[in-house]
Amino acid sequence: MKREITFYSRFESDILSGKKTITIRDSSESHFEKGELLSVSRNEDGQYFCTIEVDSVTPVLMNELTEVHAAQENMTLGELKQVISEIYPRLNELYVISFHMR
Ligand SMILES: CC(=O)Nc1ccn([C@H]2C[C@H](O)[C@@H](CO)O2)c(=O)n1
Repeated sequence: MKREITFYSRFESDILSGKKTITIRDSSESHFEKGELLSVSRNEDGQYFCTIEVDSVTPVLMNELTEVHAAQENMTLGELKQVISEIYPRLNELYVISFHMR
């Protein structure tokens, strides 16, 4: 059975257009596997909006995030760090989930 991942609705259009190709999560969402298909829905209302395939899951520390990660999120590095620190306050150990649309 397909596992699920949610995204805040403000990221939906970036995912559907292919501008956002990674998401950075905490350890609770680090157990996805390469090749796994995930059903993607909106965090706010649970509405399904696409399926993605996981390309990789890679540990990263907050201070290791670069402009490359930010570009893959379709953000500046400052915006990315701000978003992550709001979602995961004071968390240093993160995971980059790389994906593409199916
Ligand atoms: C439940 C939960 O954690 N939901 C999340 C977490 C992260 N995101 C987005 C925000 C940024 O674009 C990246 C990096 O964290 O992933 C999200 O949409 N929903």
